[in-house]
Amino acid sequence: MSEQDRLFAKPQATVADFAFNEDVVRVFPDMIKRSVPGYPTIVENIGVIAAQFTQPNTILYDLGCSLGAVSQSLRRHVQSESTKVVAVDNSAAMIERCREYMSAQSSMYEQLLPIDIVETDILSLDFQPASVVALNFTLQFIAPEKRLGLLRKIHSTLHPKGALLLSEKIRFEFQEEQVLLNDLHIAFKRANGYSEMEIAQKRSALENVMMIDSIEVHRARLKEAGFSSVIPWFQCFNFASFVALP
Ligand SMILES: C[S@@+](CC[C@H](N)C(=O)[O-])C[C@H]1O[C@@H](n2cnc3c(N)ncnc32)[C@H](O)[C@@H]1O
Ligand SMILES: O=C(O)C(=O)C[C@]1(C(=O)O)C=C[C@@H](O)C=C1
Repeated sequence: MSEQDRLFAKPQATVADFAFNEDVVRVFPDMIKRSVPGYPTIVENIGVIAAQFTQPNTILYDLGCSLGAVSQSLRRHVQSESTKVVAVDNSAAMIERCREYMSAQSSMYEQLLPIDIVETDILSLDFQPASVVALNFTLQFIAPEKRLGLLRKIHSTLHPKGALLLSEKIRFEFQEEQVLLNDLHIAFKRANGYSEMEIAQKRSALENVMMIDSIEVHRARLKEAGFSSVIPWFQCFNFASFVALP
């Protein structure tokens, strides 16, 4: 079971950059559910959507898998005899706990897709032919100048009938929209029990590590990477999910 996230509850003289370390791993399921509006809906439906795009003899990638929530959804929703999930993260602490969760899932249910769990940087991953690639709140942690190259690699690995499933925190180019949706996100965090101090300290911890783009920037970059269409399927406040078709 995950502990309650109190990582930013006490005042810190200097707030260190956010890292996916052991402290975060311990509270991660609670943290992400109380921080990302719609997270359970997004994760559940990634499995539903993936099932529509899965092709025989291809891989389903969960890039930046953390504790494997998306992988679990893929394994529950996709039924195929010639497919496996490959879950990738470069945080050793995340991968260690992810392995425990996945073997617990394997022992609880029969006939789940097999899964490989790989500790590596997704920027140096040697991609195999894939029909689904999930980037669920991961691209925002990749250096902006590396994002196009990664998306190009993903595009070239994807089956013509496959899809990239991308979720991101987003910013808005229209000021009034940015202010309202950011305020609503803060209200969501408050409603989930976070204090003003927790909200402020987490914001400064994320400032140098999570660079967010607008929907227009995502669209243009996905097009440049070769994707033919970018279809939003979910948005709650400043968090959005897209299906990008090769
Ligand atoms: C917000 S979490 C993703 C949440 C997860 N996909 C889910 O739905 O529960 C971002 C993850 O991306 C991982 N990550 C960031 N940069 C990475 C990289 N270059 N290679 C692999 N994983 C990376 C982090 O370690 C972290 O676990
Ligand atoms: O924007 C915020 O305040 C967040 O907490 C977002 C966010 C994310 O989108 O990944 C950041 C870090 C944690 O992994 C959980 C949520």
